[in-house]
Amino acid sequence: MTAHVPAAGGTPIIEAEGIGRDFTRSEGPLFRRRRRTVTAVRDVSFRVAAGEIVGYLGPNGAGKSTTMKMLTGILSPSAGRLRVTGLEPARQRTRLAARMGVVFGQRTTLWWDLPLRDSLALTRHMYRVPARDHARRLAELTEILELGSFLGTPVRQLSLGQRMRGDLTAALLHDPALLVLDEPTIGLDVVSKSTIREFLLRLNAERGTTILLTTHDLGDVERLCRRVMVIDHGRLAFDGDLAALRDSAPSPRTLVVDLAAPVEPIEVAGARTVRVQGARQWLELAGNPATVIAEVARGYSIADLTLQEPDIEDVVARLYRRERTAPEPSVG
Ligand SMILES: Nc1ncnc2c1ncn2[C@@H]1O[C@H](COP(=O)(O)OP(=O)(O)OP(=O)(O)O)[C@@H](O)[C@H]1O
Repeated sequence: MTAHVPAAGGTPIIEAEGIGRDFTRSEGPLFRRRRRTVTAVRDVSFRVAAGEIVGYLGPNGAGKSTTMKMLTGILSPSAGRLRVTGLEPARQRTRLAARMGVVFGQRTTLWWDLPLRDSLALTRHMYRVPARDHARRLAELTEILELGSFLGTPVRQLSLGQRMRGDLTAALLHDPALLVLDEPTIGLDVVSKSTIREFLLRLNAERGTTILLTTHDLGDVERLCRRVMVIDHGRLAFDGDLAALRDSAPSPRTLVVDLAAPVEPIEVAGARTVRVQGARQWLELAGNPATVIAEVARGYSIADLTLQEPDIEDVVARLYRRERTAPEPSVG
């Protein structure tokens, strides 16, 4: 990819100040229906600077899709102020589309019956990209994402991984400043996931493209996101880097002990044995690892030791559990 220098300083790519979104639902039996207001997103504030990769995480129903719909202009906020590349998404949706690429992992924007090549050609007219720029970008993306062997295949016959590469190309042919991805690796095999992740990192490094993604795949988070935002019950529960997320919802580290031979569960101060499998035991650490290791070494014959950091999955799950004590969506 040809190098792209992001504009220095200037406006953040995304500015959300106290944004919220309510929905009204009719509930109850037919003749006693009541209207109920559900707050899907409440008082969410954040900024995303040019060149960041940010993960937007949260359990089902937390408000991720609602936020994404506000960012892309499909929904307008019921409260607060939102600007994306300086534009007001719901009011300036067409102008915003020229600066933003959107990919939903569960849906395609490609024409199902057309060869991939024709679908990609049509995006040129949608975004009014000059023919030469379009041809150059298409050649670059075809090479990097290795689309060559299936450009002539109708989209309906593509594998999920091929289709995702096609969707990413369609979202990037107009060279947007911001790429918004909703579950970009959902359903993909390990190799396809890795291809997509490496491509996104390269896109960000070489073109400075800002990326905001929702995902339930913690591999995506660990590989891609320097910064994560966690939303729960419509509120922003955390915004910071991955290391800070680990600190904010501490999870114990685990000491994996390979013994010379199987023995009864190890008993030492500062640790709790949580699993035994043959000569291997897993100890959840409460105290200082060095002290625990010394204790274990004193009392047992050790073949090998490893210290496991808490899994990010574990950390996020703990954070959700903590936030679960937050108030339920308001009823109006
Ligand atoms: N059009 C709508 N009408 C009424 N309620 C809605 C509407 N869209 C979303 N909601 C409600 O708002 C809340 C947040 O939903 P949202 O789809 O934003 O969650 P999510 O974090 O994207 O979940 P998932 O991971 O399952 O996609 C939920 O309680 C949902 O039922």
